[in-house]
Amino acid sequence: MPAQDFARAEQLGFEQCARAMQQLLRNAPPGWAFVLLVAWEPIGPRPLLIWLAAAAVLWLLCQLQLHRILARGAQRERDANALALAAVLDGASWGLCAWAVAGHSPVLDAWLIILMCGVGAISATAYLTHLRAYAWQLGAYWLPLAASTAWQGAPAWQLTAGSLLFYVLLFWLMRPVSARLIEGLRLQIDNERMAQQLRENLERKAHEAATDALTGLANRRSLDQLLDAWLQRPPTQEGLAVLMLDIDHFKAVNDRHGHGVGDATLKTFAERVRAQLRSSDQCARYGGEEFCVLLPGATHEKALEIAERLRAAVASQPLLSEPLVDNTVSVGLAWMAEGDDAATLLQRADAALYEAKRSGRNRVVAA
Ligand SMILES: Nc1nc2c(ncn2[C@@H]2O[C@H](COP(=O)(O)OP(=O)(O)OP(=O)(O)O)[C@@H](O)[C@H]2O)c(=O)[nH]1
Repeated sequence: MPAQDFARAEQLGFEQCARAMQQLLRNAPPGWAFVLLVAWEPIGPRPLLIWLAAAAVLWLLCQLQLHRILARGAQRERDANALALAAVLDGASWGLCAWAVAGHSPVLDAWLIILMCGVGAISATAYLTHLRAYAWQLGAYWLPLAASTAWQGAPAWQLTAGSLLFYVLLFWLMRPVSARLIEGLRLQIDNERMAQQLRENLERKAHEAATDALTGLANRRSLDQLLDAWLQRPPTQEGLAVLMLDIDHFKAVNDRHGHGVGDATLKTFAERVRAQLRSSDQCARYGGEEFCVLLPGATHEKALEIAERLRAAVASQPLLSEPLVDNTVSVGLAWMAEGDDAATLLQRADAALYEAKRSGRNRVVAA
């Protein structure tokens, strides 16, 4: 995992670098204006305008290259060379400035070195999370300066050597900072992954704690909570009907066919009951072969109709065909009355169920 996280952090750093380069490019035109301001008099318009045109073209190509990289999702593996090219275009637009300006006068050279070092330092902020591109930028930036001053002798070569020293030092100092940034991104990814795992674990545990493992229905604990929540709501006109369902002679299924078939029967029973209900109705396994259904908003007639429908759905078709299990179900029905708490309501439904069993099973009895 950590190795993957590291690769992901480098990828994030790569994306950030591409975006930061886009922002950095917005600062170039004021820099160009500064060059025109200090060099117009001593050099004259021609070389400056030629440089400006070239710089603008390179700047535009760099923008297009960055746009292309970001538009297709900036993948470090795939786009590293493309970003290096963008960095070269960025660097060269300033490198050509040095080509045009260096060696005319000591004062202008002093301005130039301030500009070159300043642009190098400002650019560093954008390239911090992907230093490889920065190396390309600095190279493209410095080489035209070196080429233009190589044969001019002092003080021009001092400008070349001084700026090289500055860039090497800057690059060297940036390495640990960049490594710390990538490490920070890696930790952030690591934390996000752990938080996600924790969230998933919590959700799974919460689901397990509320669900009956065999049937997938809500369990008794969850039903009690639902019922409590319902009873604590502010009073409304909406009523609540509770059905208690108990499979008739279920013990015989276990005794005759074993627990495995008993479990399969419980599952089929749960599915059949669930299929008869609306999604707003709640169905829970109350324990053993006893199930409970909450019907919010059901009128007395409607609740009786649903209870009868459930009974008929079980009686009309065997629960299992191989081996044949064709047990029926008894249903006790109770409606919420004023002052009821969860226990009283369930007791009334249970008493009605008992009456259904006592009076012959496979029937619905209302409390
Ligand atoms: N296979 C299986 N059996 C269960 C499970 N939970 C409870 N039982 C069985 O369900 C049976 C319940 O039997 P009883 O309470 O005697 O009732 P019954 O045979 O259904 O008879 P009546 O309810 O009176 O119609 C017992 O044999 C329990 O062992 C379960 O999760 N799986």
